[in-house]
Amino acid sequence: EISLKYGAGRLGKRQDADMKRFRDNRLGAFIHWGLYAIPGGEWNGEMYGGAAEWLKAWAKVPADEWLKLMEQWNPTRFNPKAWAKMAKKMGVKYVKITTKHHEGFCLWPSKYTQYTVAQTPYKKDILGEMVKAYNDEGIDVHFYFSVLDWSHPDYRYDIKSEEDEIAFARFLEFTDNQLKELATRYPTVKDFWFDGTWDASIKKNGWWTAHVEQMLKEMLPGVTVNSRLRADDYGKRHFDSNGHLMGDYESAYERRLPDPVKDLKVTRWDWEACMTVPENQWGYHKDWSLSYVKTPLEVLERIVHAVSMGGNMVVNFGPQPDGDFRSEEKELADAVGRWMSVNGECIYGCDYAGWDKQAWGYYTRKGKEVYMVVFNSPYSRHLVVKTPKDVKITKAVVLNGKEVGVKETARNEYNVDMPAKDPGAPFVIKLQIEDNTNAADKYREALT
Ligand SMILES: C[C@@H]1N[C@@H](C(=O)NCc2ccccc2)[C@H](O)[C@@H]1O
Repeated sequence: EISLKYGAGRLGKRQDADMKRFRDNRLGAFIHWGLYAIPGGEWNGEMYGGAAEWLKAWAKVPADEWLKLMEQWNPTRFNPKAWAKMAKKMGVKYVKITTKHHEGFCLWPSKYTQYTVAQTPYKKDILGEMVKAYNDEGIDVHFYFSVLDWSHPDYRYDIKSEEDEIAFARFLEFTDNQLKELATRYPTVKDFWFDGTWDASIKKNGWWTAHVEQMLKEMLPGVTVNSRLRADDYGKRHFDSNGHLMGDYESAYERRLPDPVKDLKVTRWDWEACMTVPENQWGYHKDWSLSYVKTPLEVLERIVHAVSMGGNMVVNFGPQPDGDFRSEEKELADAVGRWMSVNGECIYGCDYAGWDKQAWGYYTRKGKEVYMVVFNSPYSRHLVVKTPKDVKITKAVVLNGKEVGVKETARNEYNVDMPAKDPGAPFVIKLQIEDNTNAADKYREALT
């Protein structure tokens, strides 16, 4: 290993109570809300198919013109209590809120910039209202924070001169001040999820990313920080030059997931995926017909897929400029919530089971209980299960339902019966297992 000053601050998974809570929460929601919600993907009468929160870039809008949108920021239908109830009903245990996206507009009244809610017709501290409402419902709040800030004259994409050095140093101090402001004003925040850290300017300042992680952890003991913040001495991101994960969990799975057979390496560390409902829209876009919109079942499968590999999943919502949600998002929250209310025990507090994935779906595990989450029912009406050596299945029960038959068919192989009446929707079978490490071996390997 090479010696690093700004590499991983710790080896292996964090096992303290705050990290266990982060991990056991498993299901979160993203709220992407900013000035970009107002144009919703349309500029000067032209509709842009790219991500709505990047419209400023797609339509090549100068920062001062873009920030004039602040004059229209007045979400009259914003009801933080209703938002929190919707999240509670969906069964999310935490919500990640965009405090400031790349556009530089702050949802809190920051005293380090004039581009904040305080300078809009709405005036009030919208971030504070959200934090209180979610916390009052027992939902943890995580802060999304974009280091990249298109509104700030001192931001630099790269450092190519003394002038760049001096300007970017001012920018990093500005960013430190905003982060300290957030940690001071909202001390119940549990996590900082950094974005907009891919530019060369940040990679050349790995020291600063290590300083930010340390600063936040000193101010808020137990707080978690994502790997996307971090660059090491050599500009390596997420994993340092010795291959060790930086931050507390990997945050590279954005709109994609690790393969349940080929990418089992991710089970060695904590990770959190995030996903959009359309193909690539985080902020509100007027026209969702421009790309495929995932059904609630497709969203649910991604949630289970992540948990089955020891990860968290954050499902994105892009609130309308008026402060209400579009119907597709309300319906999604409702559908996921209905499923979670019956089957959530296979998600919350669960982890990778360590069993070979089968065609019918995914395993999750909590202690000695293994859950089969069935998305594809087989024509054979038998769910094939292969257990690791020395593990036997002793019982199988449909969650909130009846016991189903289990037949041993070969060494460490079983047929678990489908429930009598196919539930017609993804369902969960809870297995009781026995770890018989020194069982008499009654099977003989074939001589070949
Ligand atoms: C969580 C998402 N991250 C932002 C994003 O698009 N990142 C990927 C990206 C990185 C570099 C150029 C374009 C897009 C999106 O705007 C969301 O905030």
